[in-house]
Amino acid sequence: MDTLIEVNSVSKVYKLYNHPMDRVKEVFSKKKYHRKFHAVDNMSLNVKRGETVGIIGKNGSGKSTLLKMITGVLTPTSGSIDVKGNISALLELGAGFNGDLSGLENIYLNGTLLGYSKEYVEKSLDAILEFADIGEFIHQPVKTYSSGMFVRLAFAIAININPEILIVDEALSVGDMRFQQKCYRKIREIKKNGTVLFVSHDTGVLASFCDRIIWMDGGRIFKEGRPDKILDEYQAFMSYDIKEMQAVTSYSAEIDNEISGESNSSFSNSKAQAFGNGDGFFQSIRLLNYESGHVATTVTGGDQVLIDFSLNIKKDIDMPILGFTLKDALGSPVIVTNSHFEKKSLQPFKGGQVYHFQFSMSFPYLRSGKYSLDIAFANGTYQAHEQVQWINDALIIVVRDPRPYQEGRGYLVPQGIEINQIL
Ligand SMILES: Nc1ncnc2c1ncn2[C@@H]1O[C@H](COP(=O)(O)OP(=O)(O)OP(=O)(O)O)[C@@H](O)[C@H]1O
Repeated sequence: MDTLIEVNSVSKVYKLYNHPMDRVKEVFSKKKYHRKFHAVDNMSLNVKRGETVGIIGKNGSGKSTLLKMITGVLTPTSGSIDVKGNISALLELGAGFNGDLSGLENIYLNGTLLGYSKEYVEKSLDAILEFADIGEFIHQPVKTYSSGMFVRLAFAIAININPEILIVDEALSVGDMRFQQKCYRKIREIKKNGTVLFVSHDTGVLASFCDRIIWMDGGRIFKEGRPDKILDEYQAFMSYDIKEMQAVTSYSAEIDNEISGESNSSFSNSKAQAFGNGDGFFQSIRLLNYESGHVATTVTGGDQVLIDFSLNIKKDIDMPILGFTLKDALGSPVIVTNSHFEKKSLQPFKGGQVYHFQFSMSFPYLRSGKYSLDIAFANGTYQAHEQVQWINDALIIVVRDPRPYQEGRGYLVPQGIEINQIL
């Protein structure tokens, strides 16, 4: 596979001044009035054809700066960037639009700004108009557009020009759901022959789209790898700051032993990663077949199952909330629930006690494969709580689907369907 984007030891350094006058003072004196700030700090990255790479990171971690350097909007302070193929970027939506011109005129203007000839834009025009689907508004000045219409047009241009490299920075979140779905389908098409770089804070979207996730922090690559792994860690990280996260990682070793020691479930995952405030922990977690009471080795849609777990409480927990998330192989949630959603209020837990609980449910109809279960308990209200313990991938669950279902994640089984022949 050929490499379409090559980023070699790239940095973007800004000079920061405490006062605007300092910049002027510096020109006239030998004294330095600035300090250097690395928005992107010595980053290297290769993206191959056919790859979709997601970039995550907290605000200010350097994501947009990196993308702007890849698209050529910003020049690196040092290092080099080699891009093979035409780029279409949705960085600042409609950045190239002229408000006084009509949508149609802007299509040509934008196409030219993206480096395409008038003839090329003409060939893509029907596809762009159909995709944008803003009807007669295409003849109106874009300054009269609603933000949704703006997004539709900008996206329609960027996507239908058939770029080899598509760069999307958060822009998609603006459009309505049907339009988003349409964009995702098109992005999947582009992905077949090209490369997509995706910046988003929506981990669900990243999980279902990306082959690889790059997690940026302080202008550098903090972590990189498979979406399921990195996104789980990122979500845990975003709930806590780095200091706590580190404390928690060393704490998790202890928890792993607790889990694998207690449980005879073949699903117990010794690589589970946990975090929390230490006021209590899961002592055992098993998936049981409701009828037999035995550990379920594989499950099928419609099976009655129990998520059976015990909690070892260290300190009083006044307002416990229990919850779990079932995720597919890419880390996208399939079921998310907790005692708050299920309208079950729990009695306070006393420190020094062990509590035993079961979630009982009919297992959903999912495609065959491996799924994982995050489990958690917290103290507080749904809106304001502290995580006592959250375990990522506490159980790995193997699903066998007897139906030859090919597409999507799974299906809902309709209730009460009858088949009646009328004639
Ligand atoms: N022109 C500039 N001068 C000085 N600092 C800048 C400039 N542009 C960006 N920065 C700083 O560089 C850092 C990285 O910014 P960047 O916009 O790339 O972050 P980001 O990860 O895209 O953030 P967000 O998620 O909020 O969009 C930030 O601290 C920002 O304040």
